[in-house]
Amino acid sequence: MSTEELRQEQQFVSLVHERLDQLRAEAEGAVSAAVGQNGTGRQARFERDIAVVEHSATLAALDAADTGLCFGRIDHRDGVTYHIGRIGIRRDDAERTPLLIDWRAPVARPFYLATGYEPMGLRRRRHITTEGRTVTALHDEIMDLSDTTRTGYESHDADEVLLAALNSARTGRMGDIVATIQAEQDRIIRAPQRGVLVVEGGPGTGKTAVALHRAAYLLYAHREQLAKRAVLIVGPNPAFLGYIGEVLPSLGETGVLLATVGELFPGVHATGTDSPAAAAVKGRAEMAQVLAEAVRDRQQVPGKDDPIVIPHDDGELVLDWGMAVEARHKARETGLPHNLALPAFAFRIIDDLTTQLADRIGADPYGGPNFLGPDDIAQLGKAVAASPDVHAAVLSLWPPLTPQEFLGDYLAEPAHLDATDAALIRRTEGAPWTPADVPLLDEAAELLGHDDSAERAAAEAERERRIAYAQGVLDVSYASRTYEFEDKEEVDSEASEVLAAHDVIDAERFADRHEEADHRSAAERAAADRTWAFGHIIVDEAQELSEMAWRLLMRRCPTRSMTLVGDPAQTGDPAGCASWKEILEPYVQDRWELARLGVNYRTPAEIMDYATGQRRATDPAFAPPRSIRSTGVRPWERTLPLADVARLAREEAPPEGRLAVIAPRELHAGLTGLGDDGPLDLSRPVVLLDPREAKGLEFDTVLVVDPDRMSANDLYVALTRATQRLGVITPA
Ligand SMILES: Nc1ncnc2c1ncn2[C@@H]1O[C@H](COP(=O)(O)OP(=O)(O)OP(=O)(O)O)[C@@H](O)[C@H]1O
Repeated sequence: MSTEELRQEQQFVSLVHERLDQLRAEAEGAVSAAVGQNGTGRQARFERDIAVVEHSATLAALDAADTGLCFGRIDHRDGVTYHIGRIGIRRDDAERTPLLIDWRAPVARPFYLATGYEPMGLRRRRHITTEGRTVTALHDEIMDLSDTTRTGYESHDADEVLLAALNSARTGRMGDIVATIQAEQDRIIRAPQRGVLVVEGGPGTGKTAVALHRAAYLLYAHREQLAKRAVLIVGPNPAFLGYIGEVLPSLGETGVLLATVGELFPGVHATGTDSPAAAAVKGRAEMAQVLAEAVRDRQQVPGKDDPIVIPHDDGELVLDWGMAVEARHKARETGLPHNLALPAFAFRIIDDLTTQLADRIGADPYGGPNFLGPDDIAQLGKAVAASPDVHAAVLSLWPPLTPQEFLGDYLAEPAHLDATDAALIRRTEGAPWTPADVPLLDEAAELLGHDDSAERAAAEAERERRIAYAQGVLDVSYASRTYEFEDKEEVDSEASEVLAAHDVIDAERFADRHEEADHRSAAERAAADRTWAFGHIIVDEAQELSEMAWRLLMRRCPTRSMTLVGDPAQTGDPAGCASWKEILEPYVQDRWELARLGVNYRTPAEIMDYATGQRRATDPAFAPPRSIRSTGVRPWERTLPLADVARLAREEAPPEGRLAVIAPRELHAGLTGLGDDGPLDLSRPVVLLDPREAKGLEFDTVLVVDPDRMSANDLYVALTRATQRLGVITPA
């Protein structure tokens, strides 16, 4: 074994870290210097802003890259060598020579794709393992089999580094996989941004990992566009989002909003829960039509024999059935949402009432033409329009509505549904909103429209002034851009560089940030804006979403640039969709691509065999993904009183790592001693979950309690969460 090889790699890794430190010190110095600048003139402020924005973004990326900075190296047959890392870094020489290549740059691709059959010009691929800044191991794969040069670090097992990653103890937080992305995963991560890409695969095939790395890749390859519009990642529940929440920051990417569908209506906290049956009704596509009808129900007319009599200075005004029907027809004809069509309704009524008044006041008792001239009639019209009584009458027929008011009223007495469905979704006044209400609120917001023209006009002038200023700042920033750690130019003209101010920020966003009160990123602004159009949306556990949830998401992504990952065999929610075709056809017809992942990286073969056996009891043709490893440890079954589960969990808990007890929700009260009732904290050594909560997560050891109570899909999810050991407990 060549210690010389190890020494050389250590030398290189130390050099890269030194350069990282140097860049970080420069960025830190630049930020403090800029913040400390206290010039008051426009030019001084200008320069300070440029520096703060630019160097803060750089610093964040550099800080994130510290762990596992350099993890690989590729040697081409022609002698060219590249080191691959979490970010691209250049040397401090006159040519700014590339030192470390960003894993996302095209030149890094052979690191992930090359094989003995297709070496892609490589002689050797090397995995470099580090602890802190120390190189602890090298693993070499010789791609050119005719090459006799050996280093002493050739792996007997090409998957050694991958297996070490998969066998490591879990932490309760998902980690990145940049060092070991597999070829089938790489193709998905780097697939073109346009259109809808569906990624299907069984449990543990890396769908979530791939989706997150794809987000990082897209932000790198299309930074200018995506920094403006932000990327949205939708997950099934907050605990899952917490579980995956550190992956993108660890890759230096923060321009991403992670949310559940229930969090996508700004101002609403959906803390309530629905029964699965109620959520299923609320999630059906027909609810869109039902709500549209319910909005029309709110556009009323007086009874034929029961006109509205409005007191007025010049005598009573009568708003009758015919007048209201005609006005309603005109207002609906505009095709505008309810609130925005209100002026059309009101103008028509005011016109008719004015005519009524003019006919009465100016009538010639001898049958001649009306005494009133156009000016008189205009005066009368103004008085009618200004009358609070007229206003009240108009609004009683066509009330302006907020989505919350409207949906609250609707759910109190659900119409246009059969009695059973209506009873399922009926809501008592003041009850908290549920996640399944959010797509309905969003639908309602579309049907109702929000008349914000006055607010917008007032804000616009000020905003334009700020954007003009910000554009100036960014222009200067662009002109003075730093090439410090790009891997673009000589290496690859296609790849875009790592963060610089003009990339991560646009003039609009900068202008908003510049406001004392608003330092939000695009992702934060997107979170606060219901009508935000994201640059790309990634949906994890996509099979769980209801038809109404899809309507909401499609509205947030008019370009239909989306990655949907999921596994229909794990669908737990009765509101979930059965097939991708069914989900996507209404929005993109058949213009979507399907990619499949077939290797299970999480669940050892012994556990997967057990889960498959259970599954085949109801579905004999079931085909599971192939496990990449086996542990030799078979799952066990035991009958045990519920009261003893906590003790067993403590015994089985791995010294390092995590254990989960997965049991139907109704058993949780009987499973005492498994932790507090507070919010789910996945960093605890032992946690108690129901199968829905366990979706997407993984643990070293899993105890599944009372499998007979679980649906086939829920049981399959529960059984496939373990990376090492599985026990199945039937309550005594
Ligand atoms: N290339 C890889 N290198 C290292 N670890 C990997 C790789 N691919 C996947 N993994 C690991 O395998 C585990 C399962 O991945 P992930 O959670 O993304 O699977 P999934 O398909 O989303 O599963 P499920 O549908 O069950 O939620 C994770 O710990 C992930 O980090």
